[in-house]
Amino acid sequence: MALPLSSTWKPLLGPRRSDAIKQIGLACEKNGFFAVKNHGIPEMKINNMLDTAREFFHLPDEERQSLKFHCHPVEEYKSHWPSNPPSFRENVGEYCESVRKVEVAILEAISESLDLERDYIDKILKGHYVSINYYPACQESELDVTHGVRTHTDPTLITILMQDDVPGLQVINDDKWINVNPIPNAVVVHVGDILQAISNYKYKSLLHQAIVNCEKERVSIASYCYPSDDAMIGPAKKLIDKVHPAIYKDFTYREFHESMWRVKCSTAKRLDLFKPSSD
Ligand SMILES: O=C(O)CCC(=O)C(=O)O
Ligand SMILES: [Fe+2]
Repeated sequence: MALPLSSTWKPLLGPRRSDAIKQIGLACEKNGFFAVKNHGIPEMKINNMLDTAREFFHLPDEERQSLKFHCHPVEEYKSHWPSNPPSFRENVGEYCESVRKVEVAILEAISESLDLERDYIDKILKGHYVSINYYPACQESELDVTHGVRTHTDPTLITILMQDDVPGLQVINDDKWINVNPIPNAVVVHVGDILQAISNYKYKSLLHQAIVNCEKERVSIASYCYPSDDAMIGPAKKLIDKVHPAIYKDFTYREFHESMWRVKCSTAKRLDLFKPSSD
C-alpha cells in the first residue's frame, strides 16, 4: 500500500506553507505518520550513513543487531561512538546534523498544525538519539514472517525513520497492519508518545513493528527526538477547554522516562499513569 501521505518539503518553505501544515496535521491525526520527500538531507549523506551502518554490522565480531547512541550536539557525543569502520564518526555525524534540521522544521510545522506558536515544541526539544537497526536475512527454515522489532510506540516527540530499499516497516492503520514500503530517499515521521500528550490525544502515537524477510538484509536509522528532562509535558493549555478536557496531567519528561523503567509496557498505554484519574 502507498503511504497515506507523502509531503514534499518545498511547500513548507514557500507560499503554500499553510496547506502543507494542514496536510501534516491531518496525517498526524488520522494516521500517526507521514513521509517527507525532498527534505534537504543530501542523498550522498544518506547513502554514506546506510553504507557505514552495513559495514558496522558486517564487522567480524559484531553480533549486535541494533546500536543506539546520543548524537546532539554531535561534537559532544562523537568521541563515544564506535571508531570502526573508520568512516563511522564522520558519516554518522554528517547524517545526524542534517537530520536535526529536518526535526526542528517538522516540529515547527507540527506546532503550527495544532495552532500553537511555531516554536512551542522546539522550545522543549533537547536532542535526539539514533538507533541503527540491522535485520539480517532470516533463515529459510524460519517462519516467513519473523519479527525484527516487536509492536511498540516510540517514547518520543517524533521519530524520523530512514529505511534502505528493503520493505519491513509495518504500521497499524484502521486496525490492520499495513506495509510502509520505502520511498527512495524519503523519511517517515512517526508521532511519538510525548506528542500524543502535548496534543491532548489529538495525535496518536504510532503503533508499529518491523519484520524481516528471507531474501535480503535490511537497515533502518531511527532518530528519536526527545525533550529536556525538566520540560513540562502535558496537554498544551491552548488545546484544553470544556469540550476538550485535559486527558493527561502535567508531568516532566524525567518523570515519564523514569516511569518507563517501572511499567513494563512498550506502547503509549504507559502514558495512562499520567491521566488525572490515576492518583
Ligand atoms: O526498522 C524499522 O522500520 C522500525 C524501527 C523502529 O521502530 C525503532 O527503531 O523504533
Ligand atoms: Fe519504533
